[in-house]
Amino acid sequence: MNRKKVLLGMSGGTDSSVAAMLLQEQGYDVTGITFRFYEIDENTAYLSEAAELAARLGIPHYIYDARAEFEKNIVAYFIDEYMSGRTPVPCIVCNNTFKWPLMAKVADEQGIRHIATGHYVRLMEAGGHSYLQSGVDPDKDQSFFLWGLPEILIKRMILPLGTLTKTEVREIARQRGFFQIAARKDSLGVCFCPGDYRSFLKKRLGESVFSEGFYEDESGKIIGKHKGYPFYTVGQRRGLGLNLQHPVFVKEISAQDNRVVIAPLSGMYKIRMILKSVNVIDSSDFDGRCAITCRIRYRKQNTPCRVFFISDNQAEVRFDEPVHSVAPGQAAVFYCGDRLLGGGIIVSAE
Ligand SMILES: Nc1ncnc2c1ncn2[C@@H]1O[C@H](COP(=O)(O)OP(=O)(O)OP(=O)(O)O)[C@@H](O)[C@H]1O
Repeated sequence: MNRKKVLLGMSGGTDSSVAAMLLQEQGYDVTGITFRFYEIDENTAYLSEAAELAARLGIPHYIYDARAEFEKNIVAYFIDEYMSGRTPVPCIVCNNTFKWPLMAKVADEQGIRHIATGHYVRLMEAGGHSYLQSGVDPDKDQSFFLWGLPEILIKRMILPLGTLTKTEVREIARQRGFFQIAARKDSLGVCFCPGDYRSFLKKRLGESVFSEGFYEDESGKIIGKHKGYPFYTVGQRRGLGLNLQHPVFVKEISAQDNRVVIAPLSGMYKIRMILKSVNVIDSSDFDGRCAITCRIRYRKQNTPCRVFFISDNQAEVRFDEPVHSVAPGQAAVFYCGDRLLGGGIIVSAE
């Protein structure tokens, strides 16, 4: 029998390692690839961990050095966004414009049709189209990060972990005798900047790039000093260093004049927003046949909304109820139930 070939992204972590085991058991002819994206403190342990597992499973494994491209496409974007007063979404940009397209390119070069990862996301068919669907583990669902993938790529995907919980994934590794893999820590946050992004910016650009400025309230009244606009994000409440009688949030950031506007929660709500870089699987999903919801942060709830396309890649979203802390630069992701319909990047909100 001709076994189906699949290229699997192997990060050395629990998830993609278990994905390798499952794909092999499901009869796929697996090839592993590990990208070198960014190495904190020159730590390359993940490369040998991925290679060791591949050897143990008897699958070919490649290492692809993508550090220069990652720096140019993802790290530079991340820094630019903060320096422009916006809040970036590096994992989304990486998955949609970098990691998955790169995997597809490598797969094409090797004559491999299918591409797999250890993402907690499912695949589904509806109305003649292929969609992604939330993973069954609500704590691990990663569909939010993949809204920018074209259907042509989705059709090539295999996602062995979408129907599993993290606990089950660890158990699968244990049952097969891979105890270290089962116990590996979850990766936290942005891979190249797992801690505070402010220290990252200072380290990259130098302290002198940032200058203090003023906090203003909604009427333009100065109410204190801030440390430089890139160190704040819309919706931020903690760490403002303001001693006011009531809680306040960052409402607006202006890179041009180093201004940070703050407001009480009541001033933070928005009802409409404009998106760019919009990608949807089937625009007729937005014609009224689905109850559309929108999520504007990974860990935030979905809000019912209507979506109006302005052009191929621009849209206006009208929320059914006001939503607070809508940050330019962040993603807005559309669902119909747990079916991922698409998304876009927030340009502005009112
Ligand atoms: N450096 C890399 N090289 C190849 N594939 C990668 C790499 N980093 C991540 N991936 C793929 O993307 C998937 C999602 O990555 P992410 O970092 O979000 O997840 P994770 O839950 O930490 O996964 P893992 O436990 O496998 O590290 C991984 O399961 C893996 O298949």
